[in-house]
Amino acid sequence: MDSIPIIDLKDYVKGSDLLVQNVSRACEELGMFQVINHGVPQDICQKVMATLLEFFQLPYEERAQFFTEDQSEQVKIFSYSLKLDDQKKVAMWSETFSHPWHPTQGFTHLLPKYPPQYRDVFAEYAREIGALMSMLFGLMSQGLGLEKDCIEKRVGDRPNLYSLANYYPPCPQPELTLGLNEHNDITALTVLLQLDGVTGLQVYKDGNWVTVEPVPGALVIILPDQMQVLTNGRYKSAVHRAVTNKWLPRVSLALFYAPNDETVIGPIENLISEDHPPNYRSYRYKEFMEEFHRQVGQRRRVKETFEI
Ligand SMILES: O=C(O)CCC(=O)C(=O)O
Ligand SMILES: [Fe+2]
Repeated sequence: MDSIPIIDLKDYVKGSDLLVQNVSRACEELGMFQVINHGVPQDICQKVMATLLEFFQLPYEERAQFFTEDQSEQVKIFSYSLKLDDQKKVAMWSETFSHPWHPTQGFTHLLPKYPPQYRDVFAEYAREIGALMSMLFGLMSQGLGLEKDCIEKRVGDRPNLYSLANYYPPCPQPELTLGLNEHNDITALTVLLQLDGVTGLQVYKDGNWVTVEPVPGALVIILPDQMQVLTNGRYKSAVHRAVTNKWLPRVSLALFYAPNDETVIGPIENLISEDHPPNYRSYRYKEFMEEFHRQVGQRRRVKETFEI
């Protein structure tokens, strides 16, 4: 099977066991699936994509104010790079724009003034994705036989919410580079929107790279490392990457839900038993991030350092 599951959320309000099963199976097998009928209006998704494409195509001088190598900046444009065996650094074929998002709290004053609709469009999208994430945390908890609010509670209060918009310009020789090197997301949940009609995202499945086809109106749900740790390995953190193409620019937008620095993350007690001893030791998220930064420029394997 070289496609990833597409899960219809239309039965969510009715509370469907089949839906819970479909979600938990996708989380256990691959850690990635697409959702349709997710409640986020399609015109908001299209508007946010069009706005990002416009942003990335603004004149250099307008975007230059956001360029920085200081990772602690809240709002920044940067490029990923990878250290090769000879320690030479190569840049990935992409540019990434990062900033906070929040479903209710004011964050938009931090966002770009151009294109002029950026702030409003993004705020609307953020509200919608906030609601969807809560729904997904609920389904994922139920899929493990836990209380509906269990995972969200364990990820903790004052979550760190930030987005990464990735821009991949057309590349004359896509076989020589990557848009984004293979990685696991490090947070607790990722909701990704990809530009319609342009492929690029791939997930590692049974030893192969499988293309995640953009499905009009769908959102891609990616399980990150904290989800694998919290569920003691029941749910998988998906290994994925982005490739480039010769002809069309591509944009993707990932909204991340992460614990705050002080939150303690470790396997949920109800999932531990004599037959299922803990696979990870508990840590503060800050510790996880320190390890993440230590591995900068490499194929990061962060959760592995917390394995028991
Ligand atoms: O461009 C994509 O589809 C993947 C982006 C991604 O994996 C990320 O930003 O973490
Ligand atoms: Fe990712």
